[in-house]
Amino acid sequence: MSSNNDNEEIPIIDFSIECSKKIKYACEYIGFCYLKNHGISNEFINEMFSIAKEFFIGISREEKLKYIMNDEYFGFVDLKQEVLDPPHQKIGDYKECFNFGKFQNGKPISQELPKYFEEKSKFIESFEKACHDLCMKVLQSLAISLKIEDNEEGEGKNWFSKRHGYGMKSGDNFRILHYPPITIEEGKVSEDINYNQDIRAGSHTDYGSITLLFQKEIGGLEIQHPYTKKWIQVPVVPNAILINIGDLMEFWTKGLFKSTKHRVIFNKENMNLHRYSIAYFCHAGRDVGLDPIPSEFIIGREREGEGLDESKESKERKRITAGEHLRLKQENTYKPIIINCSN
Ligand SMILES: O=C(O)CCC(=O)C(=O)O
Ligand SMILES: [Fe+2]
Repeated sequence: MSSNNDNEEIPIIDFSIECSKKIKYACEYIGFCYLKNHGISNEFINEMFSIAKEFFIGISREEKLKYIMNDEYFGFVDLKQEVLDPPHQKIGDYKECFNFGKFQNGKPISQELPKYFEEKSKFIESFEKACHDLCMKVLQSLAISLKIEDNEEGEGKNWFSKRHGYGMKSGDNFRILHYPPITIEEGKVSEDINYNQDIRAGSHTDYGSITLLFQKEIGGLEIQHPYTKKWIQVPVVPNAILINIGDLMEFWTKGLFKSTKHRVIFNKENMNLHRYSIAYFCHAGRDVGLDPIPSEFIIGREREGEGLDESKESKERKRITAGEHLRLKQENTYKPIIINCSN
């Protein structure tokens, strides 16, 4: 039977058995892997997808715009916003999304919830917690694979998880996404789309430590292979969660782990279809530093990777914290949106 993963470059890893070496290899080689037997049930995930669909389809744009992204970068992001696709090319992202940020006692800390979500907020909070718990397990597995040394506080395998406490002030973000269809009539795209320039999601790396990505049925995600630089497809693998490395992990490992560029494209098979996805971005506490981790694999290693060269900018970056890195990336990506919002 087909594995549903035709390129086979992104490994599918069984998380119910010891797999830290396999995850480490995937993080070094490609920065992405699929986890199966991850402990989050299908029913739970499907329920979250249903809530997302109902929100995007059932609620008017006018209502959604009342909750537009605030200056903490949480809230609703409308279709076709201009974002800066590094190196600073303006593109129109053909997606809408809602950023919940972090929850506490059934409410997001940083922004108001649309009415539609109010009665569902306990469920959404429990989904977010399940994502955070899974991230902690993955981070432990990564710490074990990197043989992070025990210090006086006995950190060792908890080195990462201690820096990602749920209660910490951080950039943790839970996001639901909707990519509406575009249709082609008489050889022309019917929507207001510049086919050569617009994309479903422009290429980017994730800003946090690790990301969980839930895809369902409709593909379109692509990653840029860190070594060959070729764009390769990331098919939907049923019952598996996609995990990817973000910038913070690349900093801590001096580029051993790859914060791989990815994007979501229109293609013939998916452009007529609605695509939904769910992402959980796990970030370290805002004050956590980005110095290399105490690991035999990292100490003495030359820095490598995009943005990790010895240029002036990256020398400065080496000294910054998780919070400062996040702010820098958000400002560069979303400046045009914030400017639009204040008009
Ligand atoms: O929707 C997807 O599959 C990817 C979304 C993504 O990469 C992001 O929101 O950072
Ligand atoms: Fe992403």
